[in-house]
Order: sequence, then C-alpha cells, then structure tokens
Amino acid sequence: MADSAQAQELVYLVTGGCGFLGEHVVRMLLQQEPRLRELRIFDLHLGPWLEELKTGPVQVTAIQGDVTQAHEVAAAVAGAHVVIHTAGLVDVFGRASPETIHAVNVQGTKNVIEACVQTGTQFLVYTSSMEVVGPNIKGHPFYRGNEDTPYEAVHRHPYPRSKALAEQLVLEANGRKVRGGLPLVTCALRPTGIYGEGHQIMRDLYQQGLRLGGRLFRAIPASVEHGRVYVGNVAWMHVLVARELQERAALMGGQVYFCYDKSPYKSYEDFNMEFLGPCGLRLVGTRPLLPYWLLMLLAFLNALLQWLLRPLLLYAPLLNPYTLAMANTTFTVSTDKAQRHFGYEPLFSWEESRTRTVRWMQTMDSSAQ
Ligand SMILES: NC(=O)c1ccc[n+]([C@@H]2O[C@H](COP(=O)([O-])OP(=O)(O)OC[C@H]3O[C@@H](n4cnc5c(N)ncnc54)[C@H](O)[C@@H]3O)[C@@H](O)[C@H]2O)c1
Ligand SMILES: C[C@@H](CO)CCC[C@@H](C)[C@H]1CC[C@H]2[C@@H]3[C@H](O)C=C4C[C@@H](O)CC[C@]4(C)[C@H]3CC[C@]12C
Repeated sequence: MADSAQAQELVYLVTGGCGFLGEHVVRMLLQQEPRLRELRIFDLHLGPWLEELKTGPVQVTAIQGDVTQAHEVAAAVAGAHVVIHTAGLVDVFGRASPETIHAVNVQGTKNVIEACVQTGTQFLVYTSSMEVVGPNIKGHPFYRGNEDTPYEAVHRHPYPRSKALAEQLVLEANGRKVRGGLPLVTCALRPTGIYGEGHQIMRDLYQQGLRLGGRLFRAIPASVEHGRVYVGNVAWMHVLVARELQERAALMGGQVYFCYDKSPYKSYEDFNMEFLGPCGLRLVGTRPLLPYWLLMLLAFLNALLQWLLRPLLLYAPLLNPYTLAMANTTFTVSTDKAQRHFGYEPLFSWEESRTRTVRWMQTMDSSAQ
C-alpha cells in the first residue's frame, strides 16, 4: 500500500478496472503510487475483490458504469487528475456485433476524452494494442519491430479497426485545452498478447487440453514468433507512464509505446506450453499436424457455422480465419522507447512472470478438483 509519509493528493480513475489487465493496474497503483489519495474504479461489472481494497489508506471508489454513456463517464472523471482508460471490448471471436465493438471501443474512448476536456482532467493514458499495427490481412511478418518500423497496417476486423480508431482519437486529443485552460496530455500503450494471472484464453486452453486427455495438438509452425508480455509488467508500464506524463508532458504527450519485457520470442503455442507444461499438458507434434489449407478450411467452416447458428445460439470457437491468421503471422517487438522516454524497466523478470502464471494456473487446477 502507499507510503503515507508522502503527500497523498492525486485522484486516479481506471476504466475497465475489473478486467484482466485493469485489476492488475488497480493493484499496482495501490502498491506503487504513493501520491494516490483516491482510486476510482469504473467498470460495467464490478468484482467482489474490490471490497478487500477498501480497508487500506487510499480511498477506493467503485463505480458501476458504461463507457458508452457520456454522462456516466463525465461523472466518474470529474475531479480526477489522471485517467487510465483500459475498458474495452476484446473480441476476435465474433461474440459481439461490430456495432457494439465500435460503440464500446471508439465511442467509449470519445466519451472519455470529452469528459477530460469538460471536467478539466489533464492526463489520459490509453490502453491500445499491438493490433493497431498488425498483423495485417496480408500476413506480412513484423519481426522484432519498434514504434517506428514501417508496416502496412490494414484493418478489416472490427476489433483492430476499433482500437486503431480509438488510438488515433486519443493521440489527436493531445494538446486540446481542458476546462481551466491547461493542455490535455495523452499517450497510448500498445501491449502485445498479454499473459499472466487471470488470463481467460489460457484458462480455456487448459480446459481444452484436459478434455483431450492432457494433450494439445500443434497447429502453428514453431518458427512463427508471437509477441507476449506479462500482465504485471503491462500494469507497471501504465503506472509509470501515468506518473511520468505529469513530469515529461512535452516529450511523452501524443506518443505511442509498445509494452514489452523479457518474455522470450516463441510461437503462440510454444509460449503457452511454458505454463501448460508444468500443469501436466503436452504439445503433440514438432510440426503442425494438419496442413495450413485444412486449418483454414476448418476456420472458415467455424465462421459459417457461427453465422448459421446465430439465430439459435452463440457459436464462438477459438479458431476462425482471423485468429488463425494472427497466430500464424510473426509479430514481435524489440524496442527501448519506454526506457528512453520514461525510464521503464520490467518489474518482473521472465522467470518470475512464468512462476507467477504457473502458480496461478495450478491454484485454478486444484480448485477445479
Ligand atoms: N488481453 C490482451 O492480450 C490485450 C492485448 C493488447 C491490448 N489489450 C487491451 O487491454 C484492455 C483490457 O483488456 P483485457 O484483456 O483486460 O480485457 P477484459 O475483457 O478482461 O477487460 C476489459 C474490461 O472492460 C470492461 N468493459 C467492457 N465494456 C465496458 C463498458 N461498456 N463500460 C465499462 N466497462 C466496460 C469489462 O467489464 C472488463 O472488466 C483492452 O482495451 C484491450 O483492448 C488487451
Ligand atoms: C489456431 C489455434 C491453434 O492452437 C490457436 C489460436 C490462437 C488465437 C486464439 C490467439 C493467437 C493470437 C492471439 C491474440 C494476440 O495474442 C493478441 C491480441 C491482442 C489484444 O488486443 C487482444 C487479444 C489478442 C487479439 C489475442 C487473442 C487470441 C489470439 C488470436
């Protein structure tokens, strides 16, 4: 918890504070931001774990609300010094309509920006995504690129399109005058695939492996690198960016930063095995067991089934043409921009990130038995 010897004067708002990343950001702020007086957590669904935070020295205010409702956002933002906007609809499986994804991710972000301007909040950190850049629909590799690496970003899928539009809005808002006349200072963080305690897809893969008798079958060549970053380090980057934005507005305002740490470069499946392996699962095959064309056919069949079944039920498996293209396209980052601009170093080593994730999965495992 915050060191009470330092002046506790700041009010922070975390939108999406009860999500996978949001919860880590909330806990990290309470541990690492000594100037915090009040922490507001805004989410569509509030988690019961918030109750335990209310007994500490920082005032924790839980606000149930919807980012698509401008008045609810404005009421939550009023009086906050910093907004960390992580709320978003993360959907690459066709669970939500493109309109809903746009409403939450784009209109929701517009509402957050306008609320900052109207109420006089000066600092806004936006959780963007690697998908703002790629992989693109042409399957071009992005091999250990940085924030300045040229890449043909082409977005057809509603989720990356919405993240790209929202990021653009946030960056364009940098420098706008907020109530009281001071300039709004914004920046965007672009995590690659986040992993760690609370990661739903890891949970799903684990359950799938158990159903298949402790095995998963390789579908993606081991040579396709996929960028991953530990949730604790992503949360730490948010805390640090929010703090340093107040000191280095001229340098950091309007900038984008990839989220990175020392997690190894591996394929999506080999990386997951770092956690699923110690939980007793095995990845079968050194090469993909099915040819790519057959996987693609299955992915299209899944998409067709989803469409046909839509009036009756929601069919949203992991494999669809978009997720297959993502998993099958190299996309990794190698950058030190966050270190150069605001002194970021990962808080958790790769070994610690792995141990924490495995420990979480094993707890999940024993509580399921
Ligand atoms: N998970 C990843 O690998 C990853 C990678 C890059 C970027 N991101 C971004 O990080 C952010 C958090 O993602 P996550 O993985 O924690 O997802 P998540 O679904 O676990 O968390 C999102 C949170 O936003 C809340 N939310 C959704 N719609 C809302 C609305 N209308 N009003 C208020 N709250 C709403 C949800 O209730 C949830 O608590 C998102 O913006 C996402 O685009 C995630
Ligand atoms: C073909 C399957 C055989 O095992 C594997 C399918 C894996 C896919 C479900 C995931 C592969 C890449 C993932 C995405 C990536 O890590 C980055 C993301 C960015 C972020 O903003 C949201 C989550 C995600 C889209 C993530 C989703 C799951 C994958 C597509």
